[in-house]
Formats: sequence, C-alpha cells, structure tokens
Amino acid sequence: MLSVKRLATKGNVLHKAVAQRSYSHLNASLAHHEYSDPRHDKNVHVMHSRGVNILHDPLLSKGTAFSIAERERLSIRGLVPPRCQEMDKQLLRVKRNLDACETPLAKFVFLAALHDRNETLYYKIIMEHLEELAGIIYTPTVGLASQMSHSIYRRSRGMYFSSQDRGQMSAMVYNWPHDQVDVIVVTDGSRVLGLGDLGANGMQIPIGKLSLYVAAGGIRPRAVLPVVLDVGTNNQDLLNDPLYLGMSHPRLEGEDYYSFIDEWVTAITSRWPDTLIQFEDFKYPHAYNLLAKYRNRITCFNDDIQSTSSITLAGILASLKSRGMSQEDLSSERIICVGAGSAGVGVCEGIIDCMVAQGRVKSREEAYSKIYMLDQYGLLGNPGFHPPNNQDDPQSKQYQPRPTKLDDRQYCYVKHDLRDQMSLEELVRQVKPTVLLGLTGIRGVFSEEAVREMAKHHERPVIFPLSNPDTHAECTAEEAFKWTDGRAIFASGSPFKDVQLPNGKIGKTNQCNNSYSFPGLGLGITVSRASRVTPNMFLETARTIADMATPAQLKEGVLFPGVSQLREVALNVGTRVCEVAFQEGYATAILEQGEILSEVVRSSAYEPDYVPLVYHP
Ligand SMILES: NC(=O)C1=CN([C@@H]2O[C@H](COP(=O)(O)OP(=O)(O)OC[C@H]3O[C@@H](n4cnc5c(N)ncnc54)[C@H](OP(=O)(O)O)[C@@H]3O)[C@@H](O)[C@H]2O)C=CC1
Ligand SMILES: CC(=O)C(=O)O
Ligand SMILES: [Mg+2]
Repeated sequence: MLSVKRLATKGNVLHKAVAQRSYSHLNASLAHHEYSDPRHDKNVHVMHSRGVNILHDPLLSKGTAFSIAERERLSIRGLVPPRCQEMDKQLLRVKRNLDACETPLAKFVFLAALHDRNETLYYKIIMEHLEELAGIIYTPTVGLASQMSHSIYRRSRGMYFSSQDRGQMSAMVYNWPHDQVDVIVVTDGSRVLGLGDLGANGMQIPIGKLSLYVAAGGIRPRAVLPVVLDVGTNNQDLLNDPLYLGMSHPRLEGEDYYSFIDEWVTAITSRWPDTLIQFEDFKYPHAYNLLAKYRNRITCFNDDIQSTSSITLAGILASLKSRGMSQEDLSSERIICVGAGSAGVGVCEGIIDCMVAQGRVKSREEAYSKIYMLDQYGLLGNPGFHPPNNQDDPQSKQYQPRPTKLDDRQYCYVKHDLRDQMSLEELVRQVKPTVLLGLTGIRGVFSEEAVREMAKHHERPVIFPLSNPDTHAECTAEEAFKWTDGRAIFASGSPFKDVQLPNGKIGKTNQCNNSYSFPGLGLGITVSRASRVTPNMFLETARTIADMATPAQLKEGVLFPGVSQLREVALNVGTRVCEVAFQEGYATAILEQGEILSEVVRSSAYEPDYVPLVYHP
C-alpha cells in the first residue's frame, strides 16, 4: 500500500491539498477577507473582515446557527433572529420546505436558493438524502432545469466566457474570487444530456456535476468552478426567447471555435496550472477533438467519453459475476452498442481497453470484432453488401449511402461481413447479443421486438438504456422486465424504480451513470495532484466499482452500491486513482512512508460541518 506523509505541488511550493486538507476547507471565501494560516487551530476559521458580508456569503454563512459569541465578534448581533438554532433544526426546516414543493422543478429551485444562501447546509441536506436529492440536482430534474434555466434564473453561479470576451479571458479569470480551484467542469452546452443544444442554459450541468464532486467526491465547495463557454447556440427557440441569457448568434464553428477554446484553456491554466478540467456535454466530434488536443498537455478528461466508459464497463463486469461468470470472460461477450457518438464510442473503447488488458484477445482488432455499433441509420456494416437495384432483395432497394462519412474512430467498429445499416432487430436475430447498450438520447430505440428476441437466447440478458434524462432512455425498466419475463439485468443512465414482477419478485434496477466514476476520479487526481488523467485511471475506476456489490446483491441483479453510497464509492475510486497516479509517475504530490493512502484520501474529503469563525483584524 502506498502512503503519503507530506505533499507538495510542482515547483516545490508547499501545497495543502492533503497535508493540510483537514483544515483547508476552513478558508474564507472572498479574496478580500480570505485568511488561512496553518498556525491557527484547525477548528477555527480566522477572518480579516466581519459584518453583513459574512452573513451573506454562502460559503461562510450559518444563518440562524451563529452562536451569540460569534454574532458578537463578527458584528452580526441583531442581524439574525434571536434564537440560535443548530444545524439539526435547520435541516428539519429545509426538509419540510422541500417536501412541500409540489414538483421536482420546484425542489430544484428551492435547493438552488439554499445553495446560494448557505453551502454547508446545502451539502448537509444533499448528503443526508443523496438518493432522493441526486435526482433533483442531477439527472433527471437537472435536464428540465437546463431547458428552463433562462426562466428560473435567480442568481449567477460560476463563470461565463462568451464570444464577446475574445482577447479578455486571461484578465477575466482573475475576477473569480478564489485562488485555489481544484476542479472545473466546463460545457459549451452543445449536447446537454439527450436534450440537444441548450446554449448558455447548459450551466446547470456543471453546477450539478460539481455539487456531486463535493457531496460524493469530497472536493471543497470553494475549490470548484462551473463554467459555460458561450459560443452561441443553434437552438432557434432559445434565440427567439426574450428571456434567454446567452449570446444571440449561431454557434462558432471551425477555427473560430477551436481558437476560442484555446484562449480559454490558456487563461485558465495560467491562473490555475494544476486544476482538473472536466469537459462535459460537448457535441461530437468536438468532444473527441478537444480531448485529443488537450489530454497530453493539461490535467483534463472528457466525462461523457471517459468516465461513462468506466461505469459502463463496471456494470458489464459486475453483470458477468451476476451471471455466474468471471470478469475475465468479458471477451466472450457479444455486445451491441446503439449510439456511435461521444458516449457510445467512448464506452466501447473502454470495454476494448479492458479486453486487451485481460489478455484474452490476440489483438485490439479482435476486440473490436466483439462489439457491434449502430448509429441513426443502423449497423456500421459493409456498404458493399448492398448490390444496387437488386429486385430480389427488398433491403437493397431501400439502401441509401450514409449522408455523412464515418470517422476513423467509428470505422474501427465496421462489420465487413454484415450489411450496412442493418436494423437493430435484424442484428439481434443474427448476433444474439449478451449485452445491449443504448447511448442515443432517443426514447424507444430498444424495441419490444429487439428485446424479446434477445431474451429468447439468454437467461439473463443485460440491458442498459443509458441515455438521459429518463424521458430519453432507450426503454424503461418496466418495458425491459416485461419483455424479458423479469430476467433482465437492468441499468439505466437516470434512476428508475425497481419493478414489481408478476411472479411476486422484484426486478432490480441499477443507475449506470458517470456520477459513480467522476467524483472519485476528481478526488484521486486532486489528492495526488496528478498532472495527467490516464487510461489506466478509468480502467481501475471500473474495476474498483465492479467489485463493490456483494455476492447477495449480484445474485439479485444489483450491480453497484446504491446512490446513497456514492461517497463510499468515491473514496474507493479516489484511493485507487491516487495509487495509479503514483505508480504511473504522474502524481506531483510528495510521497513518504507513513500514513495509509486510503486514510489520507478519506481525511481529505470535505464534510459539511459548521466551524467557529473568528475575526482577527
Ligand atoms: N449514463 C451516462 O452516464 C451517460 C449517458 N449519456 C447519454 O448518452 C446519450 C448520447 O450522448 P452522446 O454520445 O454524447 O451524443 P452524440 O450526439 O455524440 O451521439 C448520439 C449517437 O446516437 C445515434 N442515434 C441518434 N438517433 C438514433 C437512433 N434512432 N437509432 C440509433 N442511433 C441513433 C447518433 O447517430 P448519428 O451520428 O447517425 O446521428 C449518434 O451516433 C445522451 O442521451 C446522454 O445523456 C452520455 C454520457 C453519460
Ligand atoms: C450523465 C451525463 O454526463 C450525460 O448524460 O451527458
Ligand atoms: Mg454529460
């Protein structure tokens, strides 16, 4: 086991990420009154300023929980109701108000307001009710909130960089009030979940992801930065809406687009050279192009491509055990992936990496042969199998070449012995897949015919409609269990309730979402101060999560711990990612014999507790 005694950043500057993390979350939020001194007791937060600013700073405010002594020394006596109420009473009030909200969107707005008032209380309630509230601050409700973002807008959070900021970004980054930023989630809003181009409204996604980085991954609230790159939108409804808050022009493309992103990356890394950047919800092929451009230059990854691959691979590996097989049997699976975009290709590359690492395939090419990929036109197959104008072959008469060419990444999956654009139903008949993955963003793509056909050939068909939000899932849990007579091993991107089966049993559902992988990845990278995010980190994340369900859970089709245990998942993943960072030589933290790495990771994770505040001019 690796151990860490003292950590330092690149350039030999003492870095507090781990060695001092236990008190670093006590730092004040606003630069003008930020004060952090390791000499002070770690249970006290010392500040230069006082008064109403403290009360209205969400990172510092305790609302009614300020003690009388604190009110006195912070000059806020009389500015809050007289009775001091501890956090337990505040939580009671928040939960009652939350339960009184009539719709998920109303809950979202309520929680966003709490986030803006008192972050400690926000994270406390989220962590205490993670299973319930992840569905509000994250998928599915965050999808609706993104669509409505311009209507429900109350207060700004994060940073926007837009086409009118060209040439200004290196200066703008200094408008952010915190000197240390551990994780940035950035989107250009071009493909928000399965909801398409939502322009600047996409901001709700980085905010939601970063809330999970804090609640599950233990990253400090003051060290996260949500960002929208507003390069315009092609969403005409938003452009026509007088309330829309983004730039009112079509999306930048080509050189304009890539040089814009370059300016932003340069600006960000000039102020925060060690920050982890998570690219989120960029449309294909920009998502891949940006990853290819920056993955070897800065500490970054693409969530949709890479961390989705970790959790989906974890799901497939766990399903092998659930079916009484070994994880090493991965290469004997026959996998159909419907969706050939960022997530589809990313997920399949992760599966192939694992097959190759297991050494049960002779080559990467052999691994590609195990996966069948479809896009909106059907199977990526052989166009040569369509003799033109063959009157005897009804399929051939309908054949139209794809309007767009496949790129190199997709071309690897082309099946030269099968007809191009074959339908899912026909492919299932021919291939008899063991695993069916959906990453299309399109409801209903898993038809009854396809799923029933699959279930004819396998006792436990593995059916993963992974698109978000729930309204865009390729099929519902009810459908999957109905069409397989309750035998499916089911996982979806957004949460579905377990299904009551006619035989009295319960069809267990799993959530297979990158929210299981990115918080731990971020924690591990932050703690180790890894300078790069590597393929092995994603592979090991998958293996770690795949080993977490108990044999009893696996037997009944439960593949992962529940969402309420995301913190535990993140701590395990974080520890493993940290180890990989050290083993691969990308950790810039200093390693000495001493503490146990898993304990360092655990003690580094933020806990939402109030800390006494002290004024020291
Ligand atoms: N569960 C999770 O953790 C995650 C889930 N996702 C979900 O995956 C979905 C796709 O994301 P992403 O890959 O980035 O999006 P992309 O737009 O990059 O890719 C979508 C793919 O689906 C294909 N497609 C569209 N319609 C159909 C259809 N009717 N039948 C078959 N294929 C179709 C598209 O084909 P064509 O190219 O021909 O248009 C394209 O290949 C989203 O809904 C997203 O929410 C994404 C990341 C994580
Ligand atoms: C979960 C996620 O990242 C997505 O649906 O895009
Ligand atoms: Mg995403």
